[in-house]
Amino acid sequence: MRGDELKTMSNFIPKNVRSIKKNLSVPELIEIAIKNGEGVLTSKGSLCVRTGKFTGRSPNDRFIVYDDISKDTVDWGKINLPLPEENYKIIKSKALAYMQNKDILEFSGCVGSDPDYQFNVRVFCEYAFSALFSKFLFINSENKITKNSFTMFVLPGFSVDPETDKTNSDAAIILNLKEKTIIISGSMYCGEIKKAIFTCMNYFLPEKEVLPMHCSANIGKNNDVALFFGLSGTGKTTLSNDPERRLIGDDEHGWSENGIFNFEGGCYAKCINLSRENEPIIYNSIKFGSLLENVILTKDRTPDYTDSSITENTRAAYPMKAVSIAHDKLYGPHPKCIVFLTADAFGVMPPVAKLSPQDARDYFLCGYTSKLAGTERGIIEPQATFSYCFGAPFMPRKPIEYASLLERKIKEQNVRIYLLNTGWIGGSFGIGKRIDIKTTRRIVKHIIEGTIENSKFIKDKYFGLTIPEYLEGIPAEILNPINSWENKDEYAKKALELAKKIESQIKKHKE
Ligand SMILES: Nc1ncnc2c1ncn2[C@@H]1O[C@H](COP(=O)(O)OP(=O)(O)O)[C@@H](O)[C@H]1O
Ligand SMILES: C=C(OP(=O)(O)O)C(=O)O
Ligand SMILES: [Mn+2]
Repeated sequence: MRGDELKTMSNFIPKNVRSIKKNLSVPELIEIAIKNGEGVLTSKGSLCVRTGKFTGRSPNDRFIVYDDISKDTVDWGKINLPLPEENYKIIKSKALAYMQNKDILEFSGCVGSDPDYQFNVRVFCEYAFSALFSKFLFINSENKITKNSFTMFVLPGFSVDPETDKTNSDAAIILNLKEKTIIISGSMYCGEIKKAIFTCMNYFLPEKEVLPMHCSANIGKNNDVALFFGLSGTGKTTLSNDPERRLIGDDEHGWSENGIFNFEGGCYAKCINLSRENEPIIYNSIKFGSLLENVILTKDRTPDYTDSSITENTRAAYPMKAVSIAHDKLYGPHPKCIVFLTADAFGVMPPVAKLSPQDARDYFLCGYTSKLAGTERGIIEPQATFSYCFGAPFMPRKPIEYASLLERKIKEQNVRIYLLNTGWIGGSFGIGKRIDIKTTRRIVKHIIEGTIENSKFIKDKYFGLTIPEYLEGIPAEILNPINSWENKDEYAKKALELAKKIESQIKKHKE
């Protein structure tokens, strides 16, 4: 391994570029972005850009280089697509040639707030707004470059050739785990930048017995940490921004023997229908210097968060220091409770259920939820999916490796686990409605404060889930979902169908 580690790009210096500017300030990056026509300034002083063809991730264009190490350690298939090493080499040399005579913006910092499990990150960007995003989402630090360093090239204007490069289109997100290099071609969507690094962390950390998690984290006055796992759009960012608690991070964390730690230094919030009333903390975090993607502006350049004419997946990126409830550290102790978020588009799952460590492992592997509109190409309405670890697109290893680590840690730390449905109630998507945020927040409060444990629990008939019979402030008819459906037979049919699918997913992972 030693020899291979030395083969990383940690000492890489781009050649023949016109200029390279490293770690510019926020105003400098915004000035360059505006000068080059990348975006416009909003009335609040954010930079607002449009990302063109790609306004969400493109999972069919995401590859991992197939080499002597990844060969046996990556879980190859429809999610982790292999790219032969020889094709990677050609693409990389074309990418470096593409950078020639360009003004390149470099961000250099790190990922992982626990110094024991930290990686340096260097991002070489064609566009200033990609460097601004990197500055917000990664951790700004003056660490010297070590061999534990990821090198990323964000070149949206560079096209690969599916004919000769063995890619699926002219865009590609390529991870080379051995060389610790990432190439992003063809897509301007900033989500690819953070999720590419996340995927690398998810590959390397389990080797060190650290569980990487697609979850948000917050901490209460008594130093009690809560984690919210969930696929994109299920509520990690929304629910972790709780005025009664401090935010540790909204999307990616590690769980080591020391406790939990954020990988990132900022947040990436969905903006669609964002309002001061419902989500004041997120709303107020979008201030001078933040980056807006695909948000429509009014004539006086005020963001119109209700407008989804470019995409449902409008986004804001900002640093943790912009968040009024940010914790003073990007890490915390072992969690006291864990919430698995699922957005059930069938409207048949109970809003909340309590899970035993065994159930938790099973639901983690099954990962039932919906893909919500916009975060991936081609998704225009909620679509049921089984996304293991509540983040299958970002997990390069076999799901069982993550699930075993999780099970061990929740047993060791005696963590309380719950399943929380932030999706539809009273009927499927199109008939019922999405459970409102206020109700969800009330349930979350019962979970965090432990008052849910005072309730009498019953077993639901369809999923075998342990659900509370009564929770103060929550309409009793929604706790057992059949009661909120007008057509009980229809409920029973849909619930049984889903329960069977869940069961067979769980069985599949046990084989
Ligand atoms: N009951 C609910 N709980 C959480 N989010 C909800 C709920 N109802 C609607 N939403 C909306 O769903 C989206 C959740 O997105 P977000 O928190 O960014 O997800 P994630 O961080 O998991 O990708 C937000 O736009 C939020 O306003
Ligand atoms: C940024 C993304 O995820 P999340 O919504 O979980 O932040 C994404 O999936 O592109
Ligand atoms: Mn989020």
